[in-house]
Amino acid sequence: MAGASSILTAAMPRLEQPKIKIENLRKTYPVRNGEVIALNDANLDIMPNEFISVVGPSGCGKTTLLNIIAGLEQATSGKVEVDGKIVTGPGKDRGVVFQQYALFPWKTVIKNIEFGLKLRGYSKAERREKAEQYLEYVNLKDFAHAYPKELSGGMKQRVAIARAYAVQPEVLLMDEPFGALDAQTRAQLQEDLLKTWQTEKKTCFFITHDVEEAVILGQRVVIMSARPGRIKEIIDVDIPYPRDQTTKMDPRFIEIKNEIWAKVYKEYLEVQK
Ligand SMILES: Nc1ncnc2c1ncn2[C@@H]1O[C@H](COP(=O)(O)OP(=O)(O)OP(=O)(O)O)[C@@H](O)[C@H]1O
Repeated sequence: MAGASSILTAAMPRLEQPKIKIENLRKTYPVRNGEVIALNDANLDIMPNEFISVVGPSGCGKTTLLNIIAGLEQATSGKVEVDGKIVTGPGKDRGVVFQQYALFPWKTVIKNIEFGLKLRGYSKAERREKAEQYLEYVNLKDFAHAYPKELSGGMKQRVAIARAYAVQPEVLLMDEPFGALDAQTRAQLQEDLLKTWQTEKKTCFFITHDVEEAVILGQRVVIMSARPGRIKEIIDVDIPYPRDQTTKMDPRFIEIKNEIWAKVYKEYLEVQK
């Protein structure tokens, strides 16, 4: 049962400018006996406030693509534009959450969150207020003055998420952010992310190995092919929002999940050859 909004999206021509435009992107890395082609001719338009999930076998270039959008790596050829401007480096319009939390071990939880706000010029009082607000959002207010080493892996990742959300970037780039979390925390953070995406009108690019997660979150799921990474196929997830854990029981959800799973598995088998 397709949602009304997704039927409209599929039927109407897209007049808006893409938020992110990925054009003929290629990335090679020099290695001892030649080069590795991490990405080959990747093309994708991501619309404002769109939620894109990205799946594909290990090593197919997902992180490379995210890093180039983030401005953390340079493409070998091709380009990425955000709001029509070519990306040449990181920018405050784009926030990144990695699988490994990348917190400063010498700073307390609240100082870790305040750090990004400081870089963006917020006053001391504003930094504290925002940091507290987002710590509450990830249910870690009681740990504001703890150090990362005193937290579990899941808690550290929640701090990293709060840090990225607190600066309120228009684009959220997330590289398996929930991969290391227990199932309950993961489900909770998926629902929180969907709420944040809808209320704050963010554009999300979300990499995951978990096809179920890709489908519960994304409006479209990008399937990347085995190395050299290309965008192999894009599947529309025609299931209306709001979605929550019960959506996972929906027959249409299960159908889409199985279809994507089979395609990703095929790519995985290619890697094994
Ligand atoms: N700095 C580097 N030097 C050489 N090769 C690299 C470098 N970074 C990535 N690669 C290679 O580029 C390819 C794509 O890597 P990438 O990390 O983007 O894949 P991925 O799809 O994110 O993998 P995973 O799902 O395992 O995280 C891989 O073959 C990887 O070995």
